[in-house]
Amino acid sequence: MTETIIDVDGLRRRYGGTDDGFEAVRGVSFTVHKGELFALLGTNGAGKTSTLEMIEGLAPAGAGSVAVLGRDPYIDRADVRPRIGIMLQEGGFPSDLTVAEMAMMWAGMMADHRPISEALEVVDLGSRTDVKIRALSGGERRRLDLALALMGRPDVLFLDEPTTGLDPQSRRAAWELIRGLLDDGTTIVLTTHYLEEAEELADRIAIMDAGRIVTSGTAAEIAAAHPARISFELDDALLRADDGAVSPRVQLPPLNAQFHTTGRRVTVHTDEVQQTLTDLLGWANERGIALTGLNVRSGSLEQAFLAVASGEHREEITA
Ligand SMILES: Nc1ncnc2c1ncn2[C@@H]1O[C@H](COP(=O)(O)OP(=O)(O)OP(=O)(O)O)[C@@H](O)[C@H]1O
Repeated sequence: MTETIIDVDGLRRRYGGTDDGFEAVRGVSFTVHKGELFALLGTNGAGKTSTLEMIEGLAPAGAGSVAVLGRDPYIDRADVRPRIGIMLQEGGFPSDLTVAEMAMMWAGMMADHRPISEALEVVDLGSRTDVKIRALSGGERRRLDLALALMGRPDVLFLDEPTTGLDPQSRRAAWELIRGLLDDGTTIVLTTHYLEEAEELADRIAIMDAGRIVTSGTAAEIAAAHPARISFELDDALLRADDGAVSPRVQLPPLNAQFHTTGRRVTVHTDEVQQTLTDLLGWANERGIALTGLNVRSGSLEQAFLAVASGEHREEITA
């Protein structure tokens, strides 16, 4: 069994008073194992940062428990802090300092740290040491944030939207860097708004909404829980317009699936993609019907995310 590095159980956090306040985190539980990358996804305001801050020891847990490396990150801060690295959404460093000055100042606060040149090399800033922070590009600033988070050779790294604002090439370079850290055994918790980033990097993913984890698992598990989508267009002769709304003139096969029509395009959602496709093609072939623009998409992380974001599950919770 792999070592558990982070254990979060029934975590809650409220801003403001009991009566007039707002509960941003409402009972979040998950574990992260050694060397794993765990991605926390969610809509804006879902509670990701509020959750991360409790795990990072920056805020106390309102209720529930959190253990990082077997300790309470808030109460045992002095023990836990040197072993974790935090890359915040906004580093907010003094813009008059050079890259090297900033790195030296940061390292000066640590009992043990990497050589400064090594930390800057890892993020490919070795040639930018004398440049003032204000003159760095957005991507370079994010890399400096990462170099500082890595300075103490952390066992656990928290990356809060590490590639926001980066161009696709810089984003991929950051992914390579993160993969290298995972190969070295670092355990990583990542928040991101880029689903592709989570798919590329995460061993496991949790999707949050309104303070709760709504779904979790590997990207493939989360996607598989969503129906596949088959879509095609019907010829005008097979469509009728009633009061401006277009619907098929033909009886579509009883595929044990849900149909939706938007204009000429018919979309079928199904959990049994192979059987549904076989039925549909058989039906079309028998009648000589052309299924124009036939498209099959299996369930995706994006669909799962959009389903969470739509808030359907909130009714189930309150019901
Ligand atoms: N200091 C605060 N006081 C009051 N409410 C807050 C405070 N910080 C956050 N919130 C609220 O708590 C909720 C969760 O915020 P949080 O920043 O944790 O979400 P998030 O998932 O990280 O969002 P984003 O993706 O936009 O960064 C939001 O409704 C936010 O407005």
